[in-house]
Amino acid sequence: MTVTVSVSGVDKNYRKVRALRDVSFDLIPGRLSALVGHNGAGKTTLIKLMLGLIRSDRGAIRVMGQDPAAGEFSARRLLGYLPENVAFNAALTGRETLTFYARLKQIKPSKAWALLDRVGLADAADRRVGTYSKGMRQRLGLAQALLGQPRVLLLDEPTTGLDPALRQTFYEILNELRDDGATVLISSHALNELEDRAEHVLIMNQGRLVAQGTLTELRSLSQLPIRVTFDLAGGGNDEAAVSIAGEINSSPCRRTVLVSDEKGKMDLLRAAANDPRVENIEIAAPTLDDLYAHFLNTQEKAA
Ligand SMILES: Nc1ncnc2c1ncn2[C@@H]1O[C@H](COP(=O)(O)OP(=O)(O)OP(=O)(O)O)[C@@H](O)[C@H]1O
Repeated sequence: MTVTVSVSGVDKNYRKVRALRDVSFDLIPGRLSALVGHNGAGKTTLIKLMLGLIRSDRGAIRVMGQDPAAGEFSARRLLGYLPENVAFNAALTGRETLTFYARLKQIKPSKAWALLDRVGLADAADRRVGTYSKGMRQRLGLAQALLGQPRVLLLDEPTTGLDPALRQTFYEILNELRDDGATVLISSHALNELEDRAEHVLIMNQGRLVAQGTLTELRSLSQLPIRVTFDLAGGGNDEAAVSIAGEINSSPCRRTVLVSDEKGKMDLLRAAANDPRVENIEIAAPTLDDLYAHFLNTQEKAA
């Protein structure tokens, strides 16, 4: 498996603040990873390290095989970055802004302009950025991050303040890049938004990486139960349909059962499939919110 970004045993202190402690993970191409954590968990510090803007105190970071803090970091051209707070010169137009960033990246400006269309800013390209809405500025920020077809895209809180439609467009663009083999890392607090979108989740707390994996892996690691609810026909009776240990909430027509794993869930569903009284089944696996709370609690109890 190719690794595009590797973070290994990294510590970072800002004087007395221990911003990162022994953080290790890999990012791979064609995958959208989410970096989640409370304020101050260390997410931005990690992104700054990957960009080579700051140096770690311990451990190693490699981006496309190179050390981003080294003077000769030619892989920087393959990196795209959207900062948490995008600040552009209000007096420039969208096109002029992108031209400025294209020159910094040594890209022919006319090649960059197609990006304005890609992020839906073609009609506003020649308006001053000062007249842009927050969503339009974010789009321009994304266009800037996409300059030069980056192979690694680092996005810090990219969808904060975007309306649902814009957010959808934003993720569509990211998915295209991901499908094209880019490595995408999104730092965010918006867990519900990332739930169906991130293939890989990194959970940070107080400078430590407390868990990482796919949602399925995190569910399995957490051992949080899966909630299965049955709607039963005709009032039900004491000879409960699918009566299984772990039932937590019963009414004549509705029964909820907690199962500890996928196997338990499948056993239950097979039993239910043969029970004529079962009219409907709802399955609720632990959400990313549940998992996040679980891993944070577990770490804080252990500390
Ligand atoms: N330049 C700095 N000087 C001193 N402390 C800093 C500096 N930058 C970050 N910190 C501290 O390091 C810790 C991690 O900060 P960081 O910005 O990486 O967190 P974050 O997870 O990105 O937070 P947020 O979600 O609020 O953006 C925090 O305690 C923060 O106060």
